[in-house]
Amino acid sequence: MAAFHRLHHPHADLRRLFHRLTVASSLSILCFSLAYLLTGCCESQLADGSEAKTPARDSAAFGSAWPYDRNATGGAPEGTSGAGEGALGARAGPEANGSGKEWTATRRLPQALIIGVKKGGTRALLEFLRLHPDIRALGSEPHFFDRHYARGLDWYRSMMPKALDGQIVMEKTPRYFVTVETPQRVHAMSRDVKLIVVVRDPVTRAISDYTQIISKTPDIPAFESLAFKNRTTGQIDSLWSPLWIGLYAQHLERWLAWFPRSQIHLVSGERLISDPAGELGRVQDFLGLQRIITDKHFYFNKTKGFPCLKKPEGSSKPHCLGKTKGRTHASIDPAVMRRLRDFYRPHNQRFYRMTGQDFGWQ
Ligand SMILES: Nc1ncnc2c1ncn2[C@@H]1O[C@H](COP(=O)(O)OS(=O)(=O)O)[C@@H](OP(=O)(O)O)[C@H]1O
Repeated sequence: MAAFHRLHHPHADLRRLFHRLTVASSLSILCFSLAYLLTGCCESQLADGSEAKTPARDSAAFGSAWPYDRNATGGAPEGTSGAGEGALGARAGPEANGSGKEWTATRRLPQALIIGVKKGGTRALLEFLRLHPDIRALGSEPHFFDRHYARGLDWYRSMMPKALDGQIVMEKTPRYFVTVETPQRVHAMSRDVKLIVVVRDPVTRAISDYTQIISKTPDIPAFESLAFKNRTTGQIDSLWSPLWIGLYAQHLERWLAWFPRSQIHLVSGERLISDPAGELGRVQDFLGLQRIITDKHFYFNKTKGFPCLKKPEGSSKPHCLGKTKGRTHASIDPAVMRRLRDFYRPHNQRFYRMTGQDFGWQ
């Protein structure tokens, strides 16, 4: 009778089936949401964990931390160019930017790069730019496009500081400018990336470079014997790295094969010292940012002989770049200087024509 009853009440069966289906789907939605939440938690815990594990050697490299470090990765590494390996493993450090919106920030590939030149003033530019609330910059030099390209873009992205929508992510590696394969690689990452090059009189730049080399390896030969192939004939060794880097036109040509001139901004290393606010104003324009960094952020430190950052509100002292920036240069025979100026003159003229800018180097 009961079976008969079930057989003859198909609606009751359907209702039961529907009820079971509803319970089952609610349960699977619940399980799915739980799994999703748990995965999310683990991911953020992992990210936080690796942030916290910034290697001690990186912290040490960040010897002279700057004020305004809201945007920093723990401070500026000094003299990482060339060596550069100090950048490895360096993470973005504190994410706090005072906005209280860190949880919405993400790691993104850079939209702007300071690609050179070594000893041009790249550290000063990066540290000054970090004052801008719309810039998030990696403090160390990642050397991705020249040394660590095989690690892939995910690795590169993971090195970047977290940024909010609308903030510009950037890094500086001065060696990019002179590495042959870099323009193509940067283009493969983004054809819209904005490129900044700080250029400085190539003779002064070469001596600055040599001064750094000799500070690390005091036994190297004198500048003069490395700069010339033949001192008697005055034949310059343009393949010697400190001189070769200064052949700006030659290096820029490679970048112009991949990027339009409008996407490359040149900063005068000399004006970055004599008028930092003016140079910074032009860089902010180029990046499409409001001019927030102005002359009120700088003062000229007579002892150091360079512009430094003023005391930020509520912070301790004014800050200058570290000891490796603004060093006393090795003294070079004036006749050698003249010969070097003659050597660079045509290259500089070509560079001025290519860029439409006269940097006034003698
Ligand atoms: N504000 C300020 N303070 C100190 N130094 C300044 C500043 N602005 C520009 N410079 C010049 O920057 C030169 C070092 O350039 P880089 O930072 O590009 O060097 S590196 O490639 O990262 O090693 C460094 O070169 P040297 O003077 O030869 O040490 C400085 O001349």
